[in-house]
Amino acid sequence: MPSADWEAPTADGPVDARVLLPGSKSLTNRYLVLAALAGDVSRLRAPLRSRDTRLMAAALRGLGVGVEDLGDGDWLVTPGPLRGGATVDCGLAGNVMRFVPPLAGLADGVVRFDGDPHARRRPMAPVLDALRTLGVRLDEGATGLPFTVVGEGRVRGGSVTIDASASSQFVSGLLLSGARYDQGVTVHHRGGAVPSLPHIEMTVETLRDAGVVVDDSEPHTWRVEPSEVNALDVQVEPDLSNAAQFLAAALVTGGRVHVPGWPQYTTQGGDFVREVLDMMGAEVVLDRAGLTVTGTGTVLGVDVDLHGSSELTPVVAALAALADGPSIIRGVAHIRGHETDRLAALRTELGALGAAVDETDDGLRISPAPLHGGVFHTYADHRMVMAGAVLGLAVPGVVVEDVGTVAKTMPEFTDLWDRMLREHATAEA
Ligand SMILES: O=C(O)C1=C[C@@H](OP(=O)(O)O)[C@@H](O)[C@H](O)C1
Ligand SMILES: C=C(OP(=O)(O)O)C(=O)O
Repeated sequence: MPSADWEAPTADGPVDARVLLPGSKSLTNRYLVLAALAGDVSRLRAPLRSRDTRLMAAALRGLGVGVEDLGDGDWLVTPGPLRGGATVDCGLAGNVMRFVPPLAGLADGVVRFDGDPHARRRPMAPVLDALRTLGVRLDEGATGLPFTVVGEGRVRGGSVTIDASASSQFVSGLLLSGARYDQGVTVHHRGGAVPSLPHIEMTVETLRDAGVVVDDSEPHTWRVEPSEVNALDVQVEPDLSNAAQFLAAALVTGGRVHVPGWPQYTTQGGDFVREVLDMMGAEVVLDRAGLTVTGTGTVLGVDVDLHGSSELTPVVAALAALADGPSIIRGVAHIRGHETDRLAALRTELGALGAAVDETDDGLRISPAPLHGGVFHTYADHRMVMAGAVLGLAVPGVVVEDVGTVAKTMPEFTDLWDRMLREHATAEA
């Protein structure tokens, strides 16, 4: 059921705020899966608590893994024999639908998967075909949600070739569980370019953190050796993709936003936002204290390839609609299969507010025009809410429909947004 509409607040001056960001969805969910496969108890420090990570925790609990909220911000994960007889609700979480089925193959019984209506439309077939090749029993003919994995307590594993051009998560999911397959796993990619490559690097790095041997020395091939998985004690980095809308506010209002704890080194694709904002006219400074973005109030048009960090597209598109010249966003054809068809959604919704937007083969061409208020539809997509909020800073009367959908990765979004704008008001008072 859709949640309430939200009138996006207009900024009445330059923002000047310090924004504490919740943890990374992608890191939290990888750590959860690895902790479920580990030989001992793991501790995740400051994990993200949002719909996508709660769904992952619930999926693991259903399979017999203990995920305990310690109340001090941390989660304790206690692995156990993976059991069947479970039903996994994937919601709309790409991580859950692509990372848990390879794990379910190791359970001793039937595991059913389903999700939100939009999730049933997200690409899934390469994962299911790969699992069949690696020796996992699945219901015949299934190409997407809903489907059933018949776990046999072990998976043969071995070598598989997939087309991962629709999502890097196809590769990540197989690699994450591969160490516990009898023969490990080797994934070869054949097809168009793999998107979101930093996310595969993140998978490889988290596996290595857990003591697993991964060979990624050949292009388009990843080899995970069969081995134990070590327990983890890890601090989850802030979610850099979810920083984008707050940093964008500095650019739009000619203000300043500081994010403490921005990592100096990271595999998060969202780190690319520093480069994008720099191209769009911001001053961007990363030091030990964190990241500070300062804007002039003028947003420059940009020609940018977001293939590696496509999660940034909705917010960058919103910025482009407020820019002083035309922009092109390239390399993101695959986001037609994200939470919604993001290219169509952005074309429609930015267009409805007055921007001139064309969909290209692999992205968007956006020419600014005077914008006006109106309902900004969100299509069950958290990042459409974030894009609507950015537009609302400069355009009075933007009403973001179904704002609650933002809980997929940031349940506290509107509170943080209001606080960012109030901090400016407090500073002025
Ligand atoms: O592995 C991950 O955690 C993710 C990989 C990316 O998926 P795609 O490769 O489908 O873009 C990214 O967009 C998604 O938000 C999270
Ligand atoms: C594409 C995204 O999510 P998912 O993990 O569901 O693919 C996203 O968060 O922008």
